Order: sequence, then structure tokens, then C-alpha cells
Amino acid sequence: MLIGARAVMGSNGSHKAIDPASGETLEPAYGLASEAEVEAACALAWAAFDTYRETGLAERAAFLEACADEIEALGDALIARACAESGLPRARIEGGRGRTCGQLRLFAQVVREGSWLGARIDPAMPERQPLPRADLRQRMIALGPVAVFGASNFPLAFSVAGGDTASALAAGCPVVIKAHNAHPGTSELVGLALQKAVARCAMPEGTVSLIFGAGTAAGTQLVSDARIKAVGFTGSRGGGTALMHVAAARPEPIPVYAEMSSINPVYLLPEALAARAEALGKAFVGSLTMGAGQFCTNPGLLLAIEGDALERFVAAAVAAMHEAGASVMLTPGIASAYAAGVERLAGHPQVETLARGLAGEGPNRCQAGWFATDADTFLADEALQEEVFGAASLLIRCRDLDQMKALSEHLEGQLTATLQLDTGDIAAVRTLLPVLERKAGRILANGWPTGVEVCHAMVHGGPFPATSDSRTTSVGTRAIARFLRPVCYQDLPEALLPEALHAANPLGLWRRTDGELARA
Ligand SMILES: NC(=O)C1=CN([C@@H]2O[C@H](COP(=O)(O)OP(=O)(O)OC[C@H]3O[C@@H](n4cnc5c(N)ncnc54)[C@H](OP(=O)(O)O)[C@@H]3O)[C@@H](O)[C@H]2O)C=CC1
Ligand SMILES: O=C(O)CCC(=O)C(=O)O
Repeated sequence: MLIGARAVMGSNGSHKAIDPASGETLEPAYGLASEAEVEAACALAWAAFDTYRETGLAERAAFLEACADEIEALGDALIARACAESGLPRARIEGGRGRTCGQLRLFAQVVREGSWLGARIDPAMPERQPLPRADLRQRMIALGPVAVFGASNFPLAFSVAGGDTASALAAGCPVVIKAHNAHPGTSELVGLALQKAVARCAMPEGTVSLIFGAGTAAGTQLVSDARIKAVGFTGSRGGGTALMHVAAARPEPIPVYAEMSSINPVYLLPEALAARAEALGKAFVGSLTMGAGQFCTNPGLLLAIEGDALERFVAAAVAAMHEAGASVMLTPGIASAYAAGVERLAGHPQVETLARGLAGEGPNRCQAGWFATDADTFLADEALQEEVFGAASLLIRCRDLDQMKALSEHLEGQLTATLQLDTGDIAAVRTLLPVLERKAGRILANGWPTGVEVCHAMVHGGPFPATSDSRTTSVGTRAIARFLRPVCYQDLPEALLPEALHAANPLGLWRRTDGELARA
């Protein structure tokens, strides 16, 4: 583990990674955190907080860029270890490294630009009648140390130096990262890169710590620690909601930003289906089976109106499914949860198995599964909405547009909703759109939900259970807002005000002065 500047062998037992492709155990053993070690990481993060949050914009941006540089400097050792621990192909891991470093550099630009500080100035009005107005100035400050839980399915871009870490560090929050036990070696390497960047940029020692934990104890302790002020999590609905309860039960409750479970409905609208049923069927299977379906944006639910066009779509997708290879899943636990989920669907008396992919050889393989039922069955059985993490999807045959809309109202919160539409479908979509806006964080047309762009306009969020807080996003630059809160300074002399609020605007920020936005 990396506790501040130290490398520590955890004293609470040990853990080794598994290569899911072969089932073999990978050396070395990683020591797991004792209570005292979790405590030490939190103490260092707290000690770092007041210094780190006031680092200059240029200084903090350079630190984020140094994190990216150090990750790249790990070279092939990082790629090889991440492939071995995740079973993911090299191209996916290399892409993940590019995304991770790109994300850190994007947040560096955001930090430098400074509008996230949200500077507002309402100058004093001493002559105002009947009462004078005080001088009021507002800016955003960092919330405090953040506990980050690395995700299993993105060992780089949603893990130790992933979006939660990048946005928390950008906001001015030290991080204590709980590594995912599926990829301890990858976590260690990336943690070492961050530790080097901290030293190189002379950031306070506790800016970054990385702990390994056994079961739920270390994570629970971390979220319970009074010095932790927010949580970033990507993983299961069970894990995310458990941490929400822990955070809410603290003497001082804290926000938990958990991204959990989503089945990502795809609407096959009649005109689009009639025009390109076969192409859509093939493209659907490509999106479903990519990366063994281990994306929270995987298209786990299709909605369409019964008829000939739908049957053409089904025939094309079934043919593609029969050729879909069985990729390695991330962990034995995820592979067995997938197998159980598929068995549950296959054994449901009102669910038809449309097609299975190829079985594959070796351990932890994901045999894709596609199932169908009617809208009445889906509406009557809540369990059919549960995410089956992996390449499994359920087609709902609807009688008409009204039933499609009724079914949409019934859906839980989602990360995405996808519309396959043509011009002739616009009127129908117009009636669906208000429902989808209430249900999902991102609505997309004529694409597939997998693949999330890291940019300014992205929303990777949505109502529960997609996330624990629908007001925000875990991907894209808006993610920084999760770790900030406003402070108002009333009548403070300029010598005591932060630079962002000085009269001369030395940081050159866009500020709202008396309601007017200007860079002055
Ligand atoms: N929505 C999404 O994006 C994703 C969903 N999943 C879902 O999660 C399942 C399991 O995958 P996994 O990635 O391991 O996700 P988990 O939610 O099981 O674990 C994620 C992290 O949270 C920790 N954790 C989990 N539960 C608790 C708890 N009650 N208290 C404290 N810490 C906890 C785990 O620690 P430890 O491992 O030490 O127990 C791990 O570090 C998959 O089968 C899939 O259903 C997985 C990945 C992404
Ligand atoms: O597809 C992506 O890029 C993000 C998906 C995601 O957040 C997840 O699967 O956990």
C-alpha cells in the first residue's frame, strides 16, 4: 500500500490477483490494511487538505499533468500487468491508459481556466435604502479528503487515477483510494506514479494514499472516518447502497457519488426498424458483446413494437449472436454472477431464450445471452429490471407506442436511453422524450450506449439506481462539482480574501459581479 510517501506491506493478511483467462494466481502477495493503516492514510489526507486545497491553479494543473506523465512513464509494465489481471485485450487497456491520462490533462486545463471557482461578487451598497448592503463574495472550495473506490471493469480509467481521483484532485481534495482487489498490481503501479508526481511537484505528502482491503471492513472504515468528506464509487448496486448507508449513518453524513446499475433501454422505433432492421440487429450484438458486456452502459434492454420489421431484426441479431465469441470476464465472482443471472432469465417461465453466443473454452468465459418477453410480463415482474452484468440483454415486445411509453414510466433510473429513429419517428419520440429525461442521464439517437466521451457536455449519471445522486456526473469536466461547496465572505478585508475574489482579479477569472458575467 502507499500511505503518503511510504510503501507499506499491509499487516491484516494478504491477497493475490488472479489471471481470469487462465484461473492462475499471480504473484506477488499484497498486504491488506489494518484499522491503524486506514487511520494513518486518513490522518495524512486530513493533514494535507488545507495546504493542497490552496495550491495555485497553475501549480495544481502541473501536478495533474505530472500524474499523467508518470503513468505514461510506467510503459509496457503497466499494460502487461493490467491485461493479466483483467483478462481485457491489450488494445482496450492501451485505450484506457490514453483515456486516463487525457482525463487528467483535461482536468488540468479546467483547473487553469478557473471558472469552476464560481467567483461571484456583490459589492457593498452603503447608501441603499431602507438598508445598506454588505460586500458579499462567493467562491467554491474543496469539500475535504475523498474516499475513492476503484472499479473492476476499467482498471485504469475508473480506478486508482480514474475520473473520481482526477476530479477530486482537480477540486483540491486529497484522495484515499481503496484499490479493487481484482487488479492490485495495476493499482500499485498507478499509485506509485501518483506518489512520484506528488513528490516531484512538492504537494503535501497525504495528497494521495492507496490502500488494499479485505472484504468490506476497510472500505466501511474509510467511509466512516470523520476526516473523509465525500465518496466516489463505481461498482455494484449492493456495494454502492451499503456505502450510502454507512455515509448517512455517520455523526456527520457525507455525500456518496456511487455509479451502480443500469440496463440502458434501447428503443427501436417503427420507421427505423422498417428501414434497417438487419443492420440494427447486427450492430446491437456488436455493442452487447463488446468487452464481454462488462460496461454499465451495456444495452441490457430493447423495446420494440411487434411486427414483421421486429422479426427481421430478431433474425439478424440471432444470427450474429450465434457467432459471438466468449470473452474472458474480469473475475471469477463476476463470471459466476453473470452465469447465475443468465440462468435466472433462461429459467423464467415467461421469458424466451432467443439466442446464446459461443460457449468458449477455459475459465471465466462469458457466453452471450439474448432473451425476450412481452411488456405485460415485464411490467408485472420487478426482477426482470435487475442488471445482469455481462453480455446479456432482454427484448420487450410491445403492442403499441402507448405500451412502450407505459413501460418506460415503469423503468428505474438509467445512465442512458437510446433511440433508433428515422424522420417518421419524430412525433412518437416527442411523446417519449419527457419520460426519458426523467429516467436517464444521457439520451442518444442512432448510436449505441457503450463508449463514453470524456468532455465538457458528457453526463455519466442518472436517477437511482444508476447513481446515488442524479444531480451530477462521474465522467466529464462537470464531475469536479461533486467535490466543491460554496463559501460566502461578507465584508472581509481584501487582505483576508482569497485571490479569486480580489478587486483586481489577479487570476483573470470569469466572475459574476452584480449579476454580470465578465472577465474583469
Ligand atoms: N455499474 C457498474 O459500472 C459496475 C457494476 N458492477 C457490478 O458489481 C458486481 C461485482 O463487481 P465489483 O466490481 O467487485 O463490484 P463491488 O460493488 O462488489 O465492489 C466494488 C468495490 O467496493 C467495495 N465494496 C463492495 N461492497 C462493499 C461494502 N458493503 N462495504 C464496503 N466496501 C464494499 C469492494 O471491496 P472488496 O472487493 O474488498 O469487497 C470493491 O473495492 C458485478 O457482478 C456487477 O454486477 C461491476 C463493475 C461496474
Ligand atoms: O463506457 C464507458 O466508457 C464507461 C462505462 C462505465 O462507467 C462502466 O462500465 O462502469
